Amino acid sequence: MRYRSTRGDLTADAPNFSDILLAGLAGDGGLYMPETWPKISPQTFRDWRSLSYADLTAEVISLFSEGAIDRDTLRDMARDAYAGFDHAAVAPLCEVEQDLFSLELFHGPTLAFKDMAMQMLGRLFDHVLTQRNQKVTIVGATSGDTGSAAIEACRGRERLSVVILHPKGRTSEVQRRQMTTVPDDNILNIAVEGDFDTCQNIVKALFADQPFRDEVSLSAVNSINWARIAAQIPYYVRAALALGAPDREVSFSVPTGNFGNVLAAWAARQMGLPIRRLCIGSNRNDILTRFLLENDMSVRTVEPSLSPSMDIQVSSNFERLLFELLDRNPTRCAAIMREFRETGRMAVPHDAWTRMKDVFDGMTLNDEQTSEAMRHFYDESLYLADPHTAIGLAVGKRFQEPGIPMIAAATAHPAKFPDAVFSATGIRAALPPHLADLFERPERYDTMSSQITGIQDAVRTHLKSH
Ligand SMILES: Cc1ncc(COP(=O)(O)O)c(C=O)c1O
Ligand SMILES: N[C@@H](CCOP(=O)(O)O)C(=O)O
Repeated sequence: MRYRSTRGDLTADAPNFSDILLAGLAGDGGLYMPETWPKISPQTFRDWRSLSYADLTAEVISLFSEGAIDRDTLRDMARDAYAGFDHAAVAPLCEVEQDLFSLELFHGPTLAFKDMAMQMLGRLFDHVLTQRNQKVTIVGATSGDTGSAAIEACRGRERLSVVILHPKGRTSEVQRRQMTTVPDDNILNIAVEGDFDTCQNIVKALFADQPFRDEVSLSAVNSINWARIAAQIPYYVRAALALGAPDREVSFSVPTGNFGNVLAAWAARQMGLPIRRLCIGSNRNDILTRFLLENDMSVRTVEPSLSPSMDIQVSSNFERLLFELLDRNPTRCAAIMREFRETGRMAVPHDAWTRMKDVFDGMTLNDEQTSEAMRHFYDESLYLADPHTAIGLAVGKRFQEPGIPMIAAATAHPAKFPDAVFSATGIRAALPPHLADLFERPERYDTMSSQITGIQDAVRTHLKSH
């Protein structure tokens, strides 16, 4: 399998899976995409029903890593990666209301769906870097969950230096402490004066600075890295198979911010999984639902909400879908993205917008509606949902169709957002034993402005320090 950028033609030296894992972002600023979509036959899907979650993950990723990492290696990694999850099914399904399912993706070490991919990514990095005898520096942006999942997956790994940028004061306290209390020397946390988009812009600016990129061997763990998306596809496959696919259609509802999670579901659909609808849930930072309803992709100021991990305006992975909707025309994709960067408004051609609406639905919940959703699912079904998950469930319920299972991605454990959950339901979710003393652990982080040169110096100093 070879990869290409959303902004450039397929080149003769097209990179493979290991290359794009380390590169993160394409040199032209575009995002890597597989050259073609692997297709999975209905019979293969049926055969996969009996596999464990880890073995299914190896099957799915091997379709993208062909020619770079073999299936047996992936199987060993996946078995190791998911052995530490606190549920035997890894990503269990829970029927909250009739035909409305919660796909629980928060049973990993940091209690959010990011662990599902990140636990694989840490091992993939180690494997490829050891093979190539290299080291890389990962700079990641987080609105709260990617950061701790990346830190947990990469801590103590000799070949990885990790710098995580989070928006100062805009994560929950549990989220911040999950990042800043990790003592390993290869980890640096920076609280940036700004919002998540500011942090994400810094990461993209660092990638655009080729000399700096080369100097520190820059890599990425955000969902701009295709390997993240690849490792998020298996849970959609697994959930759909459990509810009757490929012999029955299912729909998914996904609380959405950077558009990586729902893009993984869409990729599964491209590969042959019978997904009927993909429903996007937004909080008040609703650029994606505004786009779906009115073809209005215009950036507004990021507003804090009860679901801080989705406080995002620029959804990086939308570029991957746009590229497909433009029939993989990189010139048009690059031009639209350039205009978006310059004007804050994306002019998506009408036919591309219509094609997106053939598959996607979208709905926004403000904070009051999010609290109401948490209360509803607790009162009616005794299901304690965090604010992000509650948005997914509420949106799934809104778009349910008779006879079609609706599966909502439960993206975080309620204990990550204890105050929001308590004020909606009166229940205070407890942290699991391995995090029980989180509030007593010492924190360590720097606070910085968004000035690029300052961040670059901090990265250099961090590299020298370990
Ligand atoms: C708990 C939670 N829910 C939903 C999202 C949104 O997911 P995505 O950015 O992949 O759209 C995030 C952040 O990514 C998150 O951390
Ligand atoms: N919600 C995310 C934002 C980054 O998303 P990613 O999937 O691109 O890493 C977070 O919690 O950090």
